[in-house]
Amino acid sequence: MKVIYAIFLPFALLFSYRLYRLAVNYIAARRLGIPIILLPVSFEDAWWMLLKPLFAWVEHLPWGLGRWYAYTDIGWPTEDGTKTVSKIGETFMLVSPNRNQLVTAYPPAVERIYKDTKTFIRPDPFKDVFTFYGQNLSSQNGQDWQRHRKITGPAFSDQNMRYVWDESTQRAREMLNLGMAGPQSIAKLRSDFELLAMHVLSAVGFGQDNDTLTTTPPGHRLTLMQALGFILKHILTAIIFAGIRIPDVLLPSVLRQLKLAVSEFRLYMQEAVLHQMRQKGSGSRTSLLGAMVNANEAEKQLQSEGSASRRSYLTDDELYGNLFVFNLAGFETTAGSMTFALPYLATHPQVQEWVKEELEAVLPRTSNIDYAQTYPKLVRCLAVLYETLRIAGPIAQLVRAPVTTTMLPVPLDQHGGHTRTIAIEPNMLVGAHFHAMHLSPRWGRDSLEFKPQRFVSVAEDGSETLTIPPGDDAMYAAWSFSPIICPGKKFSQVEFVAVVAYILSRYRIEPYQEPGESKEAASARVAGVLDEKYFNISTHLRRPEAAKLSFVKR
Ligand code: HEM
Repeated sequence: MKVIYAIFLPFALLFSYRLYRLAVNYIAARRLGIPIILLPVSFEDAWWMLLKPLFAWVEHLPWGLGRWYAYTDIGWPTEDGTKTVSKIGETFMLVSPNRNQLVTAYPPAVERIYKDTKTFIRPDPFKDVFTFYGQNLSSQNGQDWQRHRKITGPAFSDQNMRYVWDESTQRAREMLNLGMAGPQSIAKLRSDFELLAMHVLSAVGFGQDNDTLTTTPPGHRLTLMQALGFILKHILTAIIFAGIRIPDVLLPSVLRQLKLAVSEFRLYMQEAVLHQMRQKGSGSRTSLLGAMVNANEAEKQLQSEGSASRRSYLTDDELYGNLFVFNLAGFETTAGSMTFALPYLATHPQVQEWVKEELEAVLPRTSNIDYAQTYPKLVRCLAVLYETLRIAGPIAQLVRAPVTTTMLPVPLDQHGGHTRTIAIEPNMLVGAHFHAMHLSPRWGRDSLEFKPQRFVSVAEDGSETLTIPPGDDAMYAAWSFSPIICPGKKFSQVEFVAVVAYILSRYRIEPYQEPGESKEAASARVAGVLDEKYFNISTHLRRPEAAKLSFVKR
């Protein structure tokens, strides 16, 4: 009997405590008078991430009893789309035994949360998600964040965008030369675009003309793409087990592989830093890696001098922390946007024709396409990126918490016509539902359609500019906004436009028709695959191998 008590008592106590916390949080949420979704566990429970797959059956319980399950994953907004918001309104509260989280797709509230970075900071433990190599730009608040930002800023100057353009065009040419003869599955396109984006990033950001991303150099056991790819695929496991020291023989094979990938990627970063130090002084432009290595050397100099003035420096850990985060943020997002854009274009031939008109008017007949002359005129190509990110953006949640009790506007009714304010306490999490905000009827009746034309306004003289349509106070935040706006915004735009312009000027993209399949059925199949998105570090398709695209030479 005693043994049974000893086993079950801790569980009973834990269960009672969680029930008590749920009740306390529920009462606090009720006072705000906004819709509530009750969750027995939340994505703040690290142990739940491991157990969650075992409970998938919960979703199929009758009377909506298992509805909570969908909200327990950090990436739930990606799959949710407009479902929750259209049912219960633009602002609601996720109530769990951990912290309450206010979720909002209401533009004035979203603006307040992300513009006021002094009040709404990146909270623990979310800010440390990508710190297993060290603190970095994405894990800091306040002055430390400013320091990291100032150091990395010069690498994103307009002057460097010419290199992004040239490198992207060259890599697109290589990708096409390698063969678009047969139909390409969307899964294959994703891996091709990942490689392309990594090449562009390592050339422009890290100053390396790196043709060895997919070969294993001496002293390594994995290629760079294998190491980074494995870490990204298993990032949640990597985060949970980052600090645990267990001998290799006792680890399950996936953790052993992960450990290898993490140490291999560290080695690649160390080699890149060494390479950069040897190259120092050669070349006129500031690469991202160059800027970071200089700041790291400044730190060492200051330490050796015992100086107290430390305004522009990066420690060793911060150098590697930033290198990892830029590697991660710089290729996954852009590769994803290109992978989504192509099937959307394939299923919307009239959009392709519209883009082709622009390409015929702007691109010269020669293969030498100059950045400064060409890029600003490719407004329709850029609009394709804006629309792709509106419908299939890579970000699921950017969680924040106020440092003090703060008022936030919420809509009074479903339609957001009238506003009141509610008080958000410091222990509460807040975050935008970017997917619902970008697909909201505020964008018009066609908000769920792929229609890049919505981002182009035409002046009386026929000239076109990229404009965020005013809609019914619609808000666009694919790269977030100032001050924590994505530093790679222009980088990703130039890369996307260069690649898409290169492909569309040479090929027409069509849904591949399986034998006996009609054009309409093939298009519907691609559209069906596009509808099934999920989140793992960025937005992915559940069945990318189930649809193929044909590249028809123009
Ligand atoms: C389509 C492509 C991209 C999208 C949609 C995107 C989106 C975003 C968003 C929404 C944030 C804000 C995150 C936050 O508030 O915590 C962000 C931050 C960031 N992005 Fe991007 N990004 C893209 C491409 C890039 C590229 C190409 C790079 C680098 C070359 C990059 C590097 C970063 C970094 C380092 C941060 C953290 C910034 C900070 O905390 O100050 N991103 N990105």
